[in-house]
Amino acid sequence: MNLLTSYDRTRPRIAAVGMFDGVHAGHRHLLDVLCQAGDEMGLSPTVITFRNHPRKVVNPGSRVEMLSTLDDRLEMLSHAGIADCVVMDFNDGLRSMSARDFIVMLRDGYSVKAMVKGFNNRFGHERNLDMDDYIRIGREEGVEIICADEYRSVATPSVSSSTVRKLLHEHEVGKVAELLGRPYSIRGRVIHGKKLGRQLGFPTANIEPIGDSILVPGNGVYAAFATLSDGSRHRAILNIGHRPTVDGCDSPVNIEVHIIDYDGDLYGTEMRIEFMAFLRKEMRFSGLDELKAQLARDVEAANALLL
Ligand SMILES: Cc1cc2nc3c(=O)[nH]c(=O)nc-3n(C[C@H](O)[C@H](O)[C@H](O)COP(=O)(O)O)c2cc1C
Ligand SMILES: Nc1ncnc2c1ncn2[C@@H]1O[C@H](COP(=O)(O)OP(=O)(O)O)[C@@H](O)[C@H]1O
Repeated sequence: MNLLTSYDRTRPRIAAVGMFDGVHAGHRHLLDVLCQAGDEMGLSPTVITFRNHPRKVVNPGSRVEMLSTLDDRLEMLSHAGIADCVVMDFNDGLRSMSARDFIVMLRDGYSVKAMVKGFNNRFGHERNLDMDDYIRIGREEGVEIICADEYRSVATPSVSSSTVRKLLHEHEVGKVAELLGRPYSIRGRVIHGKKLGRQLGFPTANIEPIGDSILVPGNGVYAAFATLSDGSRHRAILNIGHRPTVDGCDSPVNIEVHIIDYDGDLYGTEMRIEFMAFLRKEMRFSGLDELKAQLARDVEAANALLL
């Protein structure tokens, strides 16, 4: 996929606009419609997306937890068949544009001949435009507007990034995998911890998440896959929490991964962690032996789940 910073101005395009955070099944449905329409019309499927979340600009105090970094989003969009991507900074200028000005900007700036609009997708500062308005404005400006219907399946009646965020806070990583079409994952860098893990017989790589405001699932213990910087993928158990047995309850949240049947120096490296199943809540043990015994049971549980 090409990032359209300098681009072929003459290449005719069909575009979809949106944040596409997490590139979930609903997004991919829209992208399928985009690619198919592009095929039929001889237009290059192009996504117009934003570096920063529009909600943060519209509502500056709000904190939006992201399901994907920009790099991950672009990679997933490319896998979904998108030829080119335009990444815009969502700023006050863009925010104050009318739908007509936005369509004209895409037409004149990027040779956009047609657009695919999701059933609930809106652009432009107007609050009250309906699908017919977009189609009419598009027609008046020489841009065909195609409406994509809502993605629905029996297993996942309604798919949205906010539903995925809520489920992740509720430890529902299995349901999330259905909505995303893949397990939820984050990337992180291995930092130094208290060096207690190795003494326990369970070395744990302490993870600092990579990505601005990336969502960390609800506290607790998970079965996971860890993909290391050399590309190898390992079974793992993972804790997100305050470690009440070794730290105070008000200590900051730690993310720690014990990779099963692995020995090696990981400090400073990056890994991707896929959340496969929720195992249990974090507990306060009366001593390190009890914690050790529980970790051994966690490994057993993870081994049974991660086939
Ligand atoms: C899978 C897993 C589960 C854990 N569960 C708990 C827990 O229930 N309670 C707790 O206090 N600490 C828990 N821990 C955190 C350990 O106390 C911590 O990893 C250990 O003290 C090593 O810390 P260090 O990496 O800073 O050396 C867990 C760690 C892992 C990897
Ligand atoms: N199986 C393993 N899982 C996780 N980390 C491992 C493993 N084997 C070795 N390591 C290394 O050991 C470190 C964790 O050991 P630990 O004693 O818990 O130290 P720290 O408190 O600094 O995390 C990891 O950062 C990694 O470099």
